[in-house]
Amino acid sequence: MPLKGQKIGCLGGGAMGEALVAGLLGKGLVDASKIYVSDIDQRRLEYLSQKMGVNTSSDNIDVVKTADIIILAVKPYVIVPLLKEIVPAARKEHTFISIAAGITIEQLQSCFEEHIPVVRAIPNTPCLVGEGATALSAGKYADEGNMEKALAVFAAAGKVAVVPEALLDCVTGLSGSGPAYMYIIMEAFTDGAVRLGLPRDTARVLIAQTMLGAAKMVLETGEHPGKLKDMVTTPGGTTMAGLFALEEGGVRALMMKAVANATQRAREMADIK
Ligand SMILES: NC(=O)C1=CN([C@@H]2O[C@H](COP(=O)(O)OP(=O)(O)OC[C@H]3O[C@@H](n4cnc5c(N)ncnc54)[C@H](O)[C@@H]3O)[C@@H](O)[C@H]2O)C=CC1
Ligand SMILES: O=C(O)[C@@H]1CCC=N1
Repeated sequence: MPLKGQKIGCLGGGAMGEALVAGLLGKGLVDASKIYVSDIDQRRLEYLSQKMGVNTSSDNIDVVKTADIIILAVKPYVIVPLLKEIVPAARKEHTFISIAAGITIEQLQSCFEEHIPVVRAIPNTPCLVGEGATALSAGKYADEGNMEKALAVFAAAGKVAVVPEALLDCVTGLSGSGPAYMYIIMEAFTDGAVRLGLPRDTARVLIAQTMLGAAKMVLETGEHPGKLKDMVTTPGGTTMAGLFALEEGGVRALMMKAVANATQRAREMADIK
């Protein structure tokens, strides 16, 4: 068990910091007493301490000194100043994991004077409920042991894939940003049904469960989504009438463009100061 006896630090206790901590606690793989969160926002620390019972501190260096695995969960433009602050406390025995969009392993590594193990990851907010999707890449000083620990952190919070670093910006534009795409799809379909008279709460539950069920079908059957779509479409029936409206509106090109735009934006993040 790669996380056995490990203390996990999270620098930044915002949306993703909270989601990852919740994911780790949710499966019971790590005890709250082994998790240390730092943030400059005292209200976030109080909230996380009360909600999850984790250790909190306003001192990033304290957390780095205490923990074995350090998750960097601050905004991309805060990463470099944060690393410069904590560098004196960084050790080769640590495993650093950055989840910052766009910030490359090279940029992270150049902040350390020593050969510190760094892993770069792109998770997403459903880690909060143990259904996250994360892709990881190893930095040049991260060995198998470091990767095993990083994989275990994110596996506790959902599904994990290892990809070459060059593809992590694409992952950011796909599954990193993806929950937001799914939410507006659900919101729009709900509005469509409300327009026709269905109560909003009923419509929301039906469409959310439909998305969950469709996703489960893809993951559990391993079938191509096109084949699963064909199973729904009775010739001359309702589904093809609905699909025709989506295709006429260019839904597929729009979704492909969303991934491309978000990927491009991730590539730009590295230069935002
Ligand atoms: N929100 C998302 O869906 C995803 C976010 N990410 C990445 O995760 C990182 C965090 O994003 P969010 O959690 O959404 O942002 P957020 O703004 O919710 O959280 C960042 C936290 O860092 C704290 N902070 C700021 N300066 C600090 C410092 N010097 N030391 C310690 N804490 C400090 C803030 O007070 C805040 O609580 C970003 O780099 C983002 O690119 C990656 C994948 C998905
Ligand atoms: O919007 C963002 O920049 C972050 C990265 C992926 C999801 N949220």
